[in-house]
Amino acid sequence: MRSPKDFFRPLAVGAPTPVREVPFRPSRMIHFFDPGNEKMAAKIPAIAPTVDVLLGNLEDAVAADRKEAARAGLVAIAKATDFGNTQLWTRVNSLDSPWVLDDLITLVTEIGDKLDVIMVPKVEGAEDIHYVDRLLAQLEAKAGTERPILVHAILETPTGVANVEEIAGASPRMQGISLGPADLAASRRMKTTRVGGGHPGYLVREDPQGDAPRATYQQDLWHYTIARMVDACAAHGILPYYGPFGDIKDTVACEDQFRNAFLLGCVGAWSLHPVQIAIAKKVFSPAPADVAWARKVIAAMGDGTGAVMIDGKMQDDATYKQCQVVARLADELAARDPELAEAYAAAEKE
Ligand SMILES: CC(=O)SCCNC(=O)CCNC(=O)[C@H](O)C(C)(C)COP(=O)(O)OP(=O)(O)OC[C@H]1O[C@@H](n2cnc3c(N)ncnc32)[C@H](O)[C@@H]1OP(=O)(O)O
Ligand SMILES: CC(=O)C(=O)O
Ligand SMILES: [Mg+2]
Repeated sequence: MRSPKDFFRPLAVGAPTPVREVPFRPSRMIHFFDPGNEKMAAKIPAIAPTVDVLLGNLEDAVAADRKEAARAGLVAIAKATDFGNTQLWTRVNSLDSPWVLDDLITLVTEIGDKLDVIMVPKVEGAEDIHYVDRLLAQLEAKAGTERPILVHAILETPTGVANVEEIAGASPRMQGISLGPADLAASRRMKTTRVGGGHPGYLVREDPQGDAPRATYQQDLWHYTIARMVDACAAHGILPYYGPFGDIKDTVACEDQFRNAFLLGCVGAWSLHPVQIAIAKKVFSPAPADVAWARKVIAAMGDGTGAVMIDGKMQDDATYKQCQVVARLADELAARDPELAEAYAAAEKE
């Protein structure tokens, strides 16, 4: 293991200096598109201003015989499009695939100055991040990129979940981690056939009370993994994300799954279809009434210490800190989103 003193040194001569803190940029939705699909690609200039992150996907969902077309499509779109303050990410193929080396070489060389984050699938341990870290430094040095491209890991194998803390802290490039429920389910041998979300068979049943019907309550299959991921990310100062929700037509369940993740600490989710963009935007932006309440507590708490009563509820140092989390997030999102800024200002006046 490298000395902690060397942790923030570039891994190649001439590579940009690693960041000391992950920049918080709104990323409520990471919008996936297949850059080799002409119909989807044509929509990207119009979608760009409506999302926080656009992600050109090269891995699963891109057929094996379309991998090169997807890679070339992403290069062409990145070169031709002004993304404004929308981030551009990519998901490269997995590290054991025949495509990933060309993905990384081509993308960093051709559009390294436009790419904010590279998502790496099926990460199993710190060694996977170390491999990508060094390779990116070499490619960045060669391409002359001025800022380091950050790395995002997908948690989609049992080994990855077991090693999530070391993955989160493996490199200063680590920007965040997403749950990958579909591959994780397969590799854990779960008996589901879905992409994220619940399952009606995973439930608890009320105890019997005479002959009365016994209510059942569906449980969240993903709670354990998301909670572990959130803790690992928070401990290492990086950002956790719920991943994809595959039942595109079930917008209600999608909203519920996203909201559970938001409440547990995630900052965003993936949108696989345009219909999921608004859902993620709504869910991962704190509600105006909650922001108004948070600001009221902060104002009443002065220097943030001691205890006060507001509307019948005890507030102290710890609720002050929770309110700061909500208020800061609201400020960061409002700076990007004028409509949200107006909604927050209006709620405060009520
Ligand atoms: C487990 C994982 O790894 S999840 C991540 C990998 N999966 C993905 O990235 C999937 C991305 N999404 C998709 O491929 C598509 O949305 C699908 C296949 C799910 C559905 O596609 P369609 O059947 O075309 O959906 P639908 O007919 O509702 O699309 C409406 C329009 O939106 C377009 N569209 C669909 N998804 C997207 C998207 N993600 N981005 C931009 N445009 C899109 C379609 O091309 C279509 O365009 P048209 O009106 O010009 O015909
Ligand atoms: C997100 C992803 O890749 C998966 O669920 O497998
Ligand atoms: Mg996967």
